[in-house]
Amino acid sequence: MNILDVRDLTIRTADGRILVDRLSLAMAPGERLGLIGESGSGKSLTTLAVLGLLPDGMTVTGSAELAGTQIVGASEKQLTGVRGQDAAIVFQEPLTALDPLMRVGRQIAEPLSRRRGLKGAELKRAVVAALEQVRLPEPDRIARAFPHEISGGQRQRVALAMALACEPKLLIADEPTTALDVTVQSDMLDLLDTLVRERDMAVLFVSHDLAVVARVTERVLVMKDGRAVEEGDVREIVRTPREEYTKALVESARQLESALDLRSTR
Ligand SMILES: Nc1ncnc2c1ncn2[C@@H]1O[C@H](COP(=O)(O)OP(=O)(O)OP(=O)(O)O)[C@@H](O)[C@H]1O
Repeated sequence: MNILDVRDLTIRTADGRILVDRLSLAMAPGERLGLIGESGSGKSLTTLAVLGLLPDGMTVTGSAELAGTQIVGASEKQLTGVRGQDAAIVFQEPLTALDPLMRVGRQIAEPLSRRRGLKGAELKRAVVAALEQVRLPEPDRIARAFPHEISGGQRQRVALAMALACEPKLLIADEPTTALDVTVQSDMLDLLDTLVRERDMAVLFVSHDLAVVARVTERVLVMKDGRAVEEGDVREIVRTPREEYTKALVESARQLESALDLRSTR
């Protein structure tokens, strides 16, 4: 059984405007898929639809099966059962997932106690272990801190620790490194790559940046104006893009790369 099976997914605004148009994609357990496309192409809405998190007023048709559960039309109770357990999400801006008024440790403890029934000293140990697992230094200090007291990169690691707390079968990462500066971004990609490999976790990695996607996934699906325009092995697509739009994406990634090469040889 696929971990994710999306068929003819169509998302419309309340006034009928189509934002995602008959999108289909399938992911096997443990597979990593990159969802790539320019801003506004429908990547984020697709990931939100997979978790039943679309904004009120939008309508969805088609099918999105997550670990065998149909998400389109699912009740809030069914959705609570799959979120965290079957799939979890890390957003571009970690503050989206974090409560600014709650210490980091308590926020990580919440899914651990809810899903794994941990309490007391055992729960405390699990929180520290969760922070260590995302390679955060001084986990005791970070557990006592409020989100604004740690750096952006550390916050993103905390958000990743929360997403991993319930050991989901699918991790959705929506531009998880875009808001970080370049070296922090690179460390975060390495960490994500290592953690999902260790756990044999499937990853749906959303980005507008082909170079970033290529570091984490084997296969990519290219979206434009709410539609899938091309799909295939990431190396194949970089070597021989078929669609005009994909050619332009590859070309802009190349230009950036050669500009960086020039800079580093100066
Ligand atoms: N709440 C909303 N109401 C109306 N339109 C929306 C809403 N959210 C998104 N859209 C529109 O849906 C389209 C797809 O948006 P989406 O956020 O999925 O794109 P994206 O590819 O993830 O872009 P980005 O890389 O900028 O996040 C865009 O045209 C956007 O303006």
